[in-house]
Amino acid sequence: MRSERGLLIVLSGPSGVGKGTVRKALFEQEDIHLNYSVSATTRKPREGEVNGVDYFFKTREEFEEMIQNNGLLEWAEFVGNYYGTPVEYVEQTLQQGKDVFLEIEVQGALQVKKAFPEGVFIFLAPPSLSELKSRIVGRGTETEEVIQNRLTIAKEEIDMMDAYDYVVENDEVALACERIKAIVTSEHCRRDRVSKYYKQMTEAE
Ligand SMILES: Nc1ncnc2c1ncn2[C@@H]1O[C@H](COP(=O)(O)OP(=O)(O)OP(=O)(O)O)[C@@H](O)[C@H]1O
Ligand SMILES: Nc1nc2c(ncn2[C@@H]2O[C@H](COP(=O)(O)O)[C@@H](O)[C@H]2O)c(=O)[nH]1
Repeated sequence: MRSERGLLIVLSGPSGVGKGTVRKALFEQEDIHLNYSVSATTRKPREGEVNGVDYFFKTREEFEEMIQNNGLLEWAEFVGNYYGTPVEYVEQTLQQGKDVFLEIEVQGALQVKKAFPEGVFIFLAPPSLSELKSRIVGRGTETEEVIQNRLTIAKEEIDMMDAYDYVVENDEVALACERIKAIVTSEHCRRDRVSKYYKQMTEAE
């Protein structure tokens, strides 16, 4: 028996740890069905990024309007740009009993935890800080200054690891995917058991 609302799964962790890479690998697997919540941002698109697929690219004015209209479940300013989760997609999809997957930074994840304590919060951790640096440098998308800023924030974010339900190391993409799949499967089982038990109790009244 499945609980009626879908699961909200939040993958978070420092810039460059591999959240996007792991998420893409996870979404290619056939035995797990998650719905990705596309974020809004004021960051300029990187080469190859598509509006509406990777992000909804917005001006600062447009983004601030979304904030004013309560259109965002959470939002944060990260290294000079706004990032936020459009609330409508998340609510509608969960309501349809489907799982929603957010890939967001730590300030935003903590806001979601307040609004949705029943969500599943996963911190993706790097094998080491030097590996994190070599990944973000190796990606080749950021200037030296932005890399330094992101690495400074990364240390603060790693200190927040304790606030999450799970910590998954991203040593190898395939292994990190398997770990996340195991978490999602076990969370479904746990919730189904609780929901079944609750129904039995209330029907017996
Ligand atoms: N397990 C891994 N081993 C080695 N390299 C990896 C691994 N996972 C990701 N990478 C590489 O690290 C770089 C950063 O990955 P990615 O862009 O997915 O990180 P991210 O956490 O989504 O970053 P951001 O938060 O800045 O968007 C990429 O070049 C990617 O190919
Ligand atoms: N709080 C939020 N953070 C988000 C959201 N979408 C993405 N992000 C995170 O921002 C940083 C930088 O992203 P980049 O694409 O510029 O490298 C990274 O940690 C993303 O996960 C969001 O909606 N809210």
